[in-house]
Amino acid sequence: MGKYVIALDQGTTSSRCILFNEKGLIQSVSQKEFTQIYPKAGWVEHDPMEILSTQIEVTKEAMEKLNVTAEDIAAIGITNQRETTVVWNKNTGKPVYNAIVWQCRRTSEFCDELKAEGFDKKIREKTGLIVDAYFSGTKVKWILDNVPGAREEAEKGNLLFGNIDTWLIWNLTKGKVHVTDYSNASRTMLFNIHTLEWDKEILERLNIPASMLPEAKPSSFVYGYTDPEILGGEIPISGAAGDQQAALFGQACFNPGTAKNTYGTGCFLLMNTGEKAVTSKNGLLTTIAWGVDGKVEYALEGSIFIAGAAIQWLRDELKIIEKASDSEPLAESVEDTNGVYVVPAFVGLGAPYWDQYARGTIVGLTRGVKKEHLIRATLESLAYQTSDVLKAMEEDSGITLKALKVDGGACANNFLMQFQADVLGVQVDRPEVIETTALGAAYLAGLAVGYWKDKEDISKNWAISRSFTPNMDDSRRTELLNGWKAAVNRSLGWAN
Ligand SMILES: Nc1ncnc2c1ncn2[C@@H]1O[C@H](COP(=O)(O)OP(=O)(O)O)[C@@H](O)[C@H]1O
Ligand SMILES: O=P(O)(O)OC[C@H](O)CO
Repeated sequence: MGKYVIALDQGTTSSRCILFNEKGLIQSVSQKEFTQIYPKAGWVEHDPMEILSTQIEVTKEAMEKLNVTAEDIAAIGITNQRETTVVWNKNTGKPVYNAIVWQCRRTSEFCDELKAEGFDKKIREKTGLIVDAYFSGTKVKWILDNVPGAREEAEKGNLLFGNIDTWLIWNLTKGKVHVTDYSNASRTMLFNIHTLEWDKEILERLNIPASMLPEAKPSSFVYGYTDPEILGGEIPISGAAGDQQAALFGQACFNPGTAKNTYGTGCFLLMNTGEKAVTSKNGLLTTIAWGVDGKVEYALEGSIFIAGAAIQWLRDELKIIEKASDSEPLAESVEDTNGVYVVPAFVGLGAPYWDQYARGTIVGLTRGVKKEHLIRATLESLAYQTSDVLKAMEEDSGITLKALKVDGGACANNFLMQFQADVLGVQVDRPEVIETTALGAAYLAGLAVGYWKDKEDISKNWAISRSFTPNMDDSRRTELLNGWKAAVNRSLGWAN
């Protein structure tokens, strides 16, 4: 058995490869950002070929850094930005259109039609999802309806659909394997999360041929082997999960009631609900956490569309910080936001509001407001959004969290983590390895080939690096949260 497990972490803004050892510690890492394409306001695309090339490049680089070859690798696990949709021709291997990214709003109006018909109730029941342009189903339909010749080719059985996991596995096996795992399938809005089958009625309504769909499999499973020309040998690809579910696994949230929040491009709070698919009354999604050990487990999810991306906006669009980490000292250089709230509803609002037409809003500006206040208000918005979804989750599950496990790029920000603990009134625990998305994918892959024995073996690897304890009085918390609610109200429905 090889000494390391590779995780391919294909995120919204970068492709990353990490090699882990059996203690779950990072041995080598390589990462590359890739192009974000914004063809129109509210539209977001990626080039699937660039996703593939950057992902292979970083994998080779991470292996070279540690001076290892394919024989040293026990398994590969894949984790990915979810919902992002690729449609390609199975004969040429070429995508028929750019990947339509999860954040893209182009199918909002069609989603409104589904809601007007009342079809959203059926979708909610079968898929656990709230009808929204976020999910893959309406994106596939858009490609078939708008790319010349696509529908004809799809009907002839020549086109395949996949999320990024499927696209990577298909390419790494040189077109031999067309699969997805249950957690990714549960994000398409085409998959029945109770029967674990693609849903005929939804496919019919969205006019999507079943022949395009990948086979859905457990998340810890040998799907196939890498073609030797790619990484120099046949390595089992034996784990796959959507990045948020992978992070839940990597945080060892194996028991019902355990939860984590990932601060990446977006922010995603997931709570394990075990073998029970809990339906939310408060705007959360019911989603498959993973299929492992011959059973499927579920999670409740609060999906926040813009989190770290708001910090990128400060950096790339407003140009008021040079790098993301500068936001921390700048936010701390002022005492508060001077009354300013930033609601980063750049692509509408997800949980618990689900408003496709909300847009980014800054309120409370006065002449004394400096860039430091804006930066602080932007960071605070990540914590407020998390507070909104945590409240919804506690109501739905009847569980009050004692501590929230955190991970993802922006959880490195100590100001943000302390403010998060303050505004929640709940302890925030940051683990030693914050790359839990990649770690979860590695664990899933390693379990399938016997590199790790079982979940207990994995749980032993989890350790806290730092805890943040709440330090804000209740009246201040209430005052701040009331201001946030008022700011959110101003942002709702704007694009309408
Ligand atoms: N110190 C920091 N403070 C605030 N935000 C940060 C910090 N470091 C990284 N980020 C944000 O975190 C995100 C990157 O996190 P990552 O988990 O790699 O995201 P993804 O997997 O979505 O690409 C970026 O959006 C970046 O702006
Ligand atoms: O790229 P991330 O880590 O923000 O994750 C994106 C999510 O998977 C979207 O559902």
